[in-house]
Amino acid sequence: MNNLHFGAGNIGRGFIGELLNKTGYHITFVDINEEVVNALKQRDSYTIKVLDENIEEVLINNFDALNISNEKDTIYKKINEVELITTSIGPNVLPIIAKDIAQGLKIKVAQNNTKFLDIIACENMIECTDFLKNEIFKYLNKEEQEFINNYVGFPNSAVDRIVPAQKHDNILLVEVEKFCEWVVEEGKIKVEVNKNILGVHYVDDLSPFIERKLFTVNTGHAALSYIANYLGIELVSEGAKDERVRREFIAVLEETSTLLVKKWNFDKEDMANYRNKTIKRFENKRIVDHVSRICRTPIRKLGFNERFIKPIRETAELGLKNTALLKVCSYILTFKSSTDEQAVRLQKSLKEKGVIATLKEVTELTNEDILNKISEGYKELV
Ligand SMILES: NC(=O)C1=CN([C@@H]2O[C@H](COP(=O)(O)OP(=O)(O)OC[C@H]3O[C@@H](n4cnc5c(N)ncnc54)[C@H](O)[C@@H]3O)[C@@H](O)[C@H]2O)C=CC1
Ligand SMILES: O=P(O)(O)OC[C@H]1O[C@](O)(CO)[C@@H](O)[C@@H]1O
Repeated sequence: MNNLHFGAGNIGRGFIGELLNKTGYHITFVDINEEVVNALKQRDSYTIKVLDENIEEVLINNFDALNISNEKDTIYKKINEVELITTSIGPNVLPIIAKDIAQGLKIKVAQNNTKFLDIIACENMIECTDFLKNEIFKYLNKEEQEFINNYVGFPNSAVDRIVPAQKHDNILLVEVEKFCEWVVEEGKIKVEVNKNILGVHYVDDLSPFIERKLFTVNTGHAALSYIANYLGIELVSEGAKDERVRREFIAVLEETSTLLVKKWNFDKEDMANYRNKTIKRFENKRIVDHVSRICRTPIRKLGFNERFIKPIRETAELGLKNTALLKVCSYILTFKSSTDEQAVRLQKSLKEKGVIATLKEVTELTNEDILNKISEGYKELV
């Protein structure tokens, strides 16, 4: 069993790598970071440190690595050999690697290589594999698309494990929380062995799971972080314990929980347990996570189908409460970071175009009432 994984970062090495290794896949990591690629090429193993009450070390082996900058031909060859391609590279990078994956698939078509393959994107994004497929298909003609549709599966997935940004002398070491959840759409899988990855939860319909995850873990984590950032709190675990932050971000989670229960019929008590378990994960002091990491790419996070605007739209449609969600959007507009290109762009736009025009552009919202409430909330904060 062979896997080609794009993105040898925190989730790649610290989560997907662990489950695929445990199942027996040989992993070829593809990355742009020369230091990481060279370390993966040189070493036989790396360590994942699971930071729970008892610290556990997991040794990962059976891998190699390729540099996307100068080993493209080998990557195309691998695309034609492996049973599984996965990614955890960031949604913004998917359109870039789509070109390389398409190049490899073109060779598959030209060689009439009918070996089945599955491609699974593991990013924080609804229908991220569909998005990647769409980007790949931009480079393929009609005949190539038809061939690929017959021999390549494109299941969507949801991934959940908190892995903070980290730097160690041992460049491959990755520290993770114990909790992890990888949910995959079973019906779209073409290769039988990919239906038996240890630790994966296979489902017929991913939508309830990805929304429960995105609108609880990601909405909650980001809400906590934008509020804490505004109050000058640097660490997620500190924000999670701060009464002011807690009051507001838990109110956000109560709003999304009500929506999820109504929309997907989750049991109310199960939903409350999932929410409380998630809050406990944010409180884990062993995970040293800076709110600035969670606040990253604020324009993406204010997207139409993202963790705040989608639940805001849907609560509004259903007549459910969304006051706390709207307030978090006001907090997002206060996020400043000179090293985050989107944060810089957002602040520039607020200054030059004003709040409503900026909000319309980044959220694609047209509902004046919602736009005004976010804008009023923002004006109270600055
Ligand atoms: N870290 C976390 O707690 C979680 C992250 N995610 C999602 O997983 C994805 C990856 O996140 P992380 O692993 O945290 O990020 P990361 O920054 O640790 O890893 C991304 C990797 O992609 C590589 N990369 C960037 N551009 C590239 C390119 N053009 N070609 C090849 N490699 C390239 C980087 O060098 C890096 O090694 C994101 O979509 C994130 O939203 C999902 C759940 C949890
Ligand atoms: O790139 P994004 O979407 O901010 O991803 C990071 C988020 O995902 C998570 O891993 C949650 O699954 C958190 O660490 C964080 O909230």
